[in-house]
Amino acid sequence: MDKLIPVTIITGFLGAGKTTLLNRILTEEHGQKIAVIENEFGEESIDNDLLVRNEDEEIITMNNGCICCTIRGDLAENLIRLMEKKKEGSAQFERVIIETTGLADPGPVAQTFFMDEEVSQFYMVDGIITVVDALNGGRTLDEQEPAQAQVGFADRILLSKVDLVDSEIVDDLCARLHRMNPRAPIIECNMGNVDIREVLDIHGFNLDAALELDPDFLKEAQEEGEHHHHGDHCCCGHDHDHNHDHHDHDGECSCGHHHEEGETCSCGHHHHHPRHDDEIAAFVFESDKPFDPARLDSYMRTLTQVYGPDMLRYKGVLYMTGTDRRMIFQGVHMLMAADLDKPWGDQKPTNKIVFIGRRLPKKAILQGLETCLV
Ligand SMILES: Nc1nc2c(ncn2[C@@H]2O[C@H](COP(=O)(O)OP(=O)(O)OP(=O)(O)O)[C@@H](O)[C@H]2O)c(=O)[nH]1
Repeated sequence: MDKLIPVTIITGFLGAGKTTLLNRILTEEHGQKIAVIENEFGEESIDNDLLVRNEDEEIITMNNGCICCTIRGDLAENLIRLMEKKKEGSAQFERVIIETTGLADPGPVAQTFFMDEEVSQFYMVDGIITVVDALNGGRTLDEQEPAQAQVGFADRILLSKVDLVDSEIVDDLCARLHRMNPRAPIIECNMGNVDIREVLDIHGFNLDAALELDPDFLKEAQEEGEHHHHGDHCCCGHDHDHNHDHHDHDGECSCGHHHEEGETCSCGHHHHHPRHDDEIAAFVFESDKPFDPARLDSYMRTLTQVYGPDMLRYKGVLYMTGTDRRMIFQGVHMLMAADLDKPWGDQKPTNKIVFIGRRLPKKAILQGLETCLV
């Protein structure tokens, strides 16, 4: 593993600030040689011209299609060619950064590193970094599906253009991003200005990386389960179907109140953060009972076969029968990996799995997982 070349995938919607971040990384004094793969959508390689060039750097531009669909094979080819050049001594680099086009869903890019045998012999994904623009991010998330997927896949979310907006907008956007992807820390990053350690060597795909989930998120997720399940009826008279549009910010609720964000309504519910109809959302499974390994394995296989395309990232610390060690597992779409970790020791064994996906049937999945418990 130590010999594999780490690869950082930078994603984010059009104009979010990816190239600005990349330039920042390339000019920073980190003493590392970096090869860059740029994916442009269209004929002109504009970003390539915008990148600060350093003689040591290999910059490959792929502009004959979108990296996520039409040219995944080309990505693998480029990666292998780079590796051959490194072996011959005509290219020197210790890591690779891929900047995807703003329109790409980064899932297939990440998958290339797991599915292409040759590529996976040389490279490993270190992390997916998603740049979200604080000025336009909210609207982009409302309107653009790939932008949502980019958030769902992220190991880190970098918030750019915070200098251009009020702090309330930033807070609301952060709350929304956190709801969509509670795994990824959100870091402010004006003009690409971020500590390099937040971007490189983050080990986002390491199985032994901790599953740190903010306790507030877990609490909120539980409360939400108690209140507004899909299809639930709220006492204010609204049917809370999955689109969460019950109290649209600035919307008129049938209980007769105009609900500003953060208000407590006379129907008794506190309408905290604006509820967006996000395609991508996260939920958590928790239980103190152990899993039966065979049942869980078979359930997860079926689940990923059916919902794999919509399962962006999932990761869990598992309590299994037959071992006193923690089992760590994670996956991207259909690809899963699991490994035994350290013993539970003094810690009370418990299961915690976070799923981030596109309109996943939360209730059914949680129930399905329950059936895999001993
Ligand atoms: N004020 C401000 N402007 C920023 C910030 N980050 C980026 N910009 C500007 O936003 C514009 C777009 O930035 P880019 O880095 O080119 O964005 P990109 O994501 O690479 O864009 P595409 O390649 O089109 O997808 C540029 O004019 C940047 O100077 C920031 O934090 N604050």
